[in-house]
Amino acid sequence: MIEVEHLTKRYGRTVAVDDLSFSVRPGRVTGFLGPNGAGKSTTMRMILGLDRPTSGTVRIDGKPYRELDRPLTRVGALLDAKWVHPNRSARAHLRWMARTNRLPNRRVDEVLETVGLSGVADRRAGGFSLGMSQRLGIAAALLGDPEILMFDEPVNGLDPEGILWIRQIMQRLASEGRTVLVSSHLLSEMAQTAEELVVIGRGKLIRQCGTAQFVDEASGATIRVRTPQVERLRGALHQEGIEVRDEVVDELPTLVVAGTSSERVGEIAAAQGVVLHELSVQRGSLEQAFLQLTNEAVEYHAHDGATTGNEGTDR
Ligand SMILES: Nc1ncnc2c1ncn2[C@@H]1O[C@H](COP(=O)(O)OP(=O)(O)OP(=O)(O)O)[C@@H](O)[C@H]1O
Repeated sequence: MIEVEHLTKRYGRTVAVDDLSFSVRPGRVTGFLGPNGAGKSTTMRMILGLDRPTSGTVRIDGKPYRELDRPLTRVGALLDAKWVHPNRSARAHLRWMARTNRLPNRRVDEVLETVGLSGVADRRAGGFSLGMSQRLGIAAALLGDPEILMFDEPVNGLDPEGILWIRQIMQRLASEGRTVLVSSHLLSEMAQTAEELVVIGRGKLIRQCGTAQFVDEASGATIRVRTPQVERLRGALHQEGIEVRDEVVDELPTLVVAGTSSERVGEIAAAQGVVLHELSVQRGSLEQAFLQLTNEAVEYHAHDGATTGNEGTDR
């Protein structure tokens, strides 16, 4: 469990993280989502004790990172895949990490196997592709077999195969009961990877909730219902105060319901004995929804001298 409370980080006049509070629970992948420059990396560095907060606290299983005994066995992180010494082999790099952290050498071969690098373990890490470097970074994060894992933009620049691999290993680690926090600036990516989202913009928390809920709310998802008993269902939904609109889809009369869940519509229909031919959730565009919510943050950065010029766009 990671608990971030009222965390603030200022760099001169720039407020990188602004009174941010959220928690990350075990057993699921939590996406840490925000446009470029929103403060994700700075927050992750503060969680790991690499940056000192201006104010606020971070606790990992109840303690600040600095107070953890043998921290590599509690928290593993991939912040920058390219920090490995280029002339060292993958195996030598991991052995050095294991030695300095009093971890058994056998873990090196285990994690190399986990990330699929056993066959290239003795090659220079400097010659690795980005995908291989990311795998090596993940191996390093797993070395101490930690309960908590953090990955900063791990899929950036990877090909589809690399992206799929990262997504699958994250979900596997979470299904083993670990706490997994992964940052991204792409909602479409997070929607496929994370069960829960912590969304930030301009260093501030915008929302922490389930991914599907965030997408539904942000994109104003509606529910499409087809039934041979249109009037009966319409009446029942009206009685519950639910908004209904008529549409014709594929030449069939259809009810479009907003502001409730498909479960609720299904339950109301069942209670009235109404036969349903279709009950489907219609979602809007993910990136559009995300940009809408973080719009203020994006606009702010677009007018700010510290901009990177690519806020809100895919890199
Ligand atoms: N060492 C630093 N000195 C000054 N400003 C900084 C420093 N580190 C970060 N910032 C600023 O803090 C803000 C948040 O940056 P941060 O890197 O945490 O964002 P991010 O969400 O991780 O974005 P990205 O995905 O682009 O890395 C930005 O405006 C950035 O310019």
